[in-house]
Amino acid sequence: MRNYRIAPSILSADFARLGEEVKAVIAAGADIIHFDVMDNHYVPNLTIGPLVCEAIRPHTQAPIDVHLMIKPVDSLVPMFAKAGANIITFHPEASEHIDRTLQLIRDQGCKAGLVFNPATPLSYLDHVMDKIDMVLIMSVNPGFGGQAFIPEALRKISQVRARIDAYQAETGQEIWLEVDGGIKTENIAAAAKAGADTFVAGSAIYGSGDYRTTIEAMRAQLATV
Ligand SMILES: O=C(CO)[C@@H](O)[C@H](O)COP(=O)(O)O
Repeated sequence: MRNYRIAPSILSADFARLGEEVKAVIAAGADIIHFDVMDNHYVPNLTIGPLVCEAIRPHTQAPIDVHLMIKPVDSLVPMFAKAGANIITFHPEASEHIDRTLQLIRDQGCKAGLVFNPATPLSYLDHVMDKIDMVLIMSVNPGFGGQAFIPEALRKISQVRARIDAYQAETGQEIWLEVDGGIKTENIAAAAKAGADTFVAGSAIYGSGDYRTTIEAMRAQLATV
């Protein structure tokens, strides 16, 4: 069995109690805090920035996984690194120089990753695998929580899994494969079977009455893969 990681998206948390909400999901068994940054330019919604990342940092030791849905990208990378981000991912079509942005993230001491919308081609991976620690496959179009999972994402996850495994066999480099959008207890096993190892879930966890029960149910499904 792979080492699976569950990453609740705080987009669906109670923003008036964010510190407690972060602590609560980690205490309930989650591994990573997923932090969605939207700019009302690259995506049609507006969320949170480095100040909020800095504010939640003292509330958890867990990695903070910052998903930048912003354009341009580079100017905010050092600010998020300074605010305590551990992983920073961005959309390749939002950066003028993808290789430079990936290097910038690593130079700031964070893990770096590329995010693929449902219709973004995987060819963006072609010449930058050596600078990638995570690939994030969106199983919804970015901008909002609570959308329905797009099943075609499973095929894309399988294709990325094959690329990662081949690259890892050749170089030994570890690359995580994350899926984000519409992940629930009912479909998490399908995403894992396709090859994902890291699962973002916003509404399914924060919208449930009992975080621990939901995370345990997700892990029970992952154990069947
Ligand atoms: O990045 C995004 C949306 O753009 C996601 O992280 C959502 O926040 C996931 O929410 P659910 O689909 O799990 O409710």
